Amino acid sequence: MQFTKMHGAGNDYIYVDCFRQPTPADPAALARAVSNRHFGVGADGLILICPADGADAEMRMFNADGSYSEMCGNGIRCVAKFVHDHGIAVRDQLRITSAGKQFLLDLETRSGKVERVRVDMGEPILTARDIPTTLAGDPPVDAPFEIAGRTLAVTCVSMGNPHCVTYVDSATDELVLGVGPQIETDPRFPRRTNVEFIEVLNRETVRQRTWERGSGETLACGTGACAVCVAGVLTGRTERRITSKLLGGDLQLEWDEATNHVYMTGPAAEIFTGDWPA
Ligand SMILES: N[C@H](CCC[C@H](N)C(=O)O)C(=O)O
Repeated sequence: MQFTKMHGAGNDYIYVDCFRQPTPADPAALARAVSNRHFGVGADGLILICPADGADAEMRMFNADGSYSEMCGNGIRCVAKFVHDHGIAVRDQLRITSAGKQFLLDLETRSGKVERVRVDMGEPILTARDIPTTLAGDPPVDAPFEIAGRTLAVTCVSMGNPHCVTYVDSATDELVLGVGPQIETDPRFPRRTNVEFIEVLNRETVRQRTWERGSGETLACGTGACAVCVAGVLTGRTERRITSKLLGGDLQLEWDEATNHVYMTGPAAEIFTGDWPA
């Protein structure tokens, strides 16, 4: 099976072109195998690029533990790059679906290759039942959250996938790597959650570290950055247009007041292609 390794701001995935080869029979098992950074290729997960009715392609995203995710912000930018650069649909605006939702993407190219992508990520999901979380509030905003012997203030947002955002003075390893996995699997998140630890640098800039559901800490999380943009407005900490500075690079976010849509702009890069024994 041929694969392409790509990344968006360091959030790396193994991409499989299911236009030109069969769709893997067990993508969860394949995700676990190829993601392993010692016994496999090494990635944060697996993304299948599939034909879609009424859209240029469908994205099916699986975390490194094999769990399926409804959406992947860094991933969908790379899917658009692949679809354009590999000749599936050579236009500067594409429609990609994920979990039954359609997303509109605007591509910035240089020498015929996509370098940056602006994604209309749609409306944030703010009802607790749909995030989902058992915490009070639609959504919970700076809600007290007892965990690991401390009380955090959490703001919960879904971008199709669940996010738990907390603002800290310093996003330490103790918090991200120690508390992150405890929040990810806490029963107050019935479908687990991604966890964002945020340092506010000013009203237009944050520094973000993310413990991802199903993948652990990643160098960037696109849906997480969108959730952080929304949480910043809901908590009054940041403006509707921000830059999130992540370990792997910067993403630009905007929660547009008129449309209620969140827009994310960031890079997409192809690293190499290879063959994985079927
Ligand atoms: N771990 C996430 C999926 C990947 C999201 C992230 N890599 C992004 O760029 O949005 C989840 O299970 O919801």
